[in-house]
Amino acid sequence: METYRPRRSVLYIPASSDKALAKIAQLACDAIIIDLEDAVAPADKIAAREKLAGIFAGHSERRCEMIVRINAISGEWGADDLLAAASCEPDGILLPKVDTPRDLLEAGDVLDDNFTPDSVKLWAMIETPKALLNIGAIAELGRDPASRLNCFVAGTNDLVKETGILATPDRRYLVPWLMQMVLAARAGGIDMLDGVSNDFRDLDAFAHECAEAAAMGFDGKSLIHPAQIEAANRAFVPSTEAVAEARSVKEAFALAENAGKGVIALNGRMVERLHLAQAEKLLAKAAAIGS
Ligand SMILES: CC(C)(COP(=O)(O)OP(=O)(O)OC[C@H]1O[C@@H](n2cnc3c(N)ncnc32)[C@H](O)[C@@H]1OP(=O)(O)O)[C@@H](O)C(=O)NCCC(=O)NCCSC(=O)C[C@H](O)C(=O)O
Ligand SMILES: [Mg+2]
Repeated sequence: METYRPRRSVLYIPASSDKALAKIAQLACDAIIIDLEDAVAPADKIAAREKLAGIFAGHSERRCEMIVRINAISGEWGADDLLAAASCEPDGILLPKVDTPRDLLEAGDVLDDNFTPDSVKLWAMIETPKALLNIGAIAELGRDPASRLNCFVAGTNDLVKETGILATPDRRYLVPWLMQMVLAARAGGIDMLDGVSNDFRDLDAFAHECAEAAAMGFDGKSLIHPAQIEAANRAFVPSTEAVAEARSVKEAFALAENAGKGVIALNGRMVERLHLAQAEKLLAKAAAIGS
């Protein structure tokens, strides 16, 4: 079974920003996304791609998961980005503007054809109307290890742009689609990361958005600024109350009198073995994050 790797805080770092790249070793985020796409101006795309090898050589002892977001494979730079990223053997390659399962399968074929180790996973941005209409079929790939699909990342800026909905502070018009993403990710057995919050100076609003995203079932949040890391790490960790509750469920089912029982009463509540499985998963997550 794959060891659980927390993805509470996943920070985008523009490959064109040497200042930002210089911070990689000192950041407390669970993962970083070296961005070749929207954070990098067209004039800088090729130079940014050519920096990848040096970036990864400089972080041979990876403090956290290192992901590369390439440009859309259908565009001018994507195909060469994919080969350059694969040669660095990152923990994952994030595909933007994914519309259908075919987009992921074709990228996976290129990685296989170039003998890229299985350890290099594929992540998918969910940020187009077509991706949302096809999200069930895309998520299904997560059940097939050969697809390498390992994580979804919400792209709320592109979704707002492509759909014309009003972006409000409470994200009320995005929430239905965000919940659909969580549902699909669960069906596919993969992680689901919330989109970014552009207002990187308002950390109160950001902490509230993280709390909402955690309540919605997201595994973590994609970030644009180091100041957002601490609030994300705090929000996407099981609360002390939840850990205590999970421990009491586990202890109750461990009692000899409950051995073999499918359902028990605990503190006035019905508790079934599905709740035990839920509790064990939460305790494993809390332990992994604690360590
Ligand atoms: C938004 C920014 C341009 C703001 O940068 P800046 O004005 O430099 O902010 P600060 O002065 O507060 O920066 C303080 C120091 O922190 C460093 N910094 C800033 N951002 C990062 C970062 N992401 N990673 C590492 N370090 C960072 C600055 O260099 C300063 O360092 P120093 O001067 O030495 O103290 C900037 O935050 C930024 O570029 N953020 C990333 C933007 C990005 O990657 N965008 C693409 C992903 S978002 C997206 O596309 C989502 C999705 O596709 C969708 O559709 O929604
Ligand atoms: Mg986007």
